[in-house]
This record gives sequence, C-alpha cells and structure tokens, in this order.
Amino acid sequence: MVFHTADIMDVTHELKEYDVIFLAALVGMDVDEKGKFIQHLAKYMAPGAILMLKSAHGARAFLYPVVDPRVLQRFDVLSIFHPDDDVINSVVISRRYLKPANIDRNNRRHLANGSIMPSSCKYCDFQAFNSPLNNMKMVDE
Ligand SMILES: C[S@@+](CC[C@H](N)C(=O)[O-])C[C@H]1O[C@@H](n2cnc3c(N)ncnc32)[C@H](O)[C@@H]1O
Repeated sequence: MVFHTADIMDVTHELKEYDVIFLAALVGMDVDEKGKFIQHLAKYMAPGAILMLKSAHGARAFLYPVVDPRVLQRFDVLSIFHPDDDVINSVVISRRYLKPANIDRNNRRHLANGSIMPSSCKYCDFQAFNSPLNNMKMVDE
C-alpha cells in the first residue's frame, strides 16, 4: 500500500482512477467548507465511482460537520446510516452518476506511480451493482 499526502483540492484528474473515495469527517470543518470539497470530488471523480462520506446527525452535529444533501446533486445517494450507539459519525454512501459518454479511459495516463486501487470502472460493471451493506441495519432518508 502506498500513501500519498496532498490537499485534496490539488488532486484533480487522478481521482478518476479510483473506484471508491473515502472522505474523512473533518475534511471541511463546517457544512459550507465540506460542501466545497464534495463538489470538487464530484467534478473529478469517475462516473459510477463510490463516495463514502462521514457526516453527523442530531446533537452529534455539534462535534462534526453534517453533509448537506444539496451538494450531492451529482450523486445517487445509496444509503445513509445514523448509528445509535457510541459511534459518532453517520455514513453516507453515494455513487457519482453514470455518464458513459464522458468516460475518458485515456485519463489513466494521469495515474501517479504507486497509486492505490487503480480503477477498473466501466459503465457495464455498475449495472449489477449491489450494496455490500444490504444486510446491515440501515436508516434511509
Ligand atoms: C480527523 S482525521 C480523520 C481520521 C479518520 N481517517 C476518520 O475519517 O475518522 C481528518 C483527516 O482529514 C485530513 N484532511 C483535512 N483536510 C484535508 C484536505 N484539504 N486534503 C486532504 N486531507 C485533508 C487530515 O489530514 C486528517 O488526516
């Protein structure tokens, strides 16, 4: 596994090479700043790629920023989970809308050496997408 350290706002076309992007809860210290990061990801993520977001619900929003659903227009929100135990963060699983005509397979040339999880994203791969979380306790919104 190779770790890269960068400000996510400086990472652009390389994001297309990833099937799944996990965004830590404190990337964006408030709702508006978090929204800017999510819109940046929406711009550069591969169509069909999954974005795993940490959010907060209820009083937990005093501790962590909430993901504003209005910044997820370019995503299909697959599931939202609000824990009811001592776990603080909610999880929002969303998928960048498919736009097959815009898939640029040549973007692979932008992949940095040693990047982790090189994408095998293809439009047809996602036709049979099944949420791996189907068997877990879920609260959908
Ligand atoms: C509280 S830690 C996350 C811990 C753990 N990964 C989690 O999600 O629970 C927040 C992380 O977000 C990273 N981070 C904050 N702003 C960032 C940015 N603009 N670009 C890249 N990483 C950022 C920080 O470096 C830090 O590692």
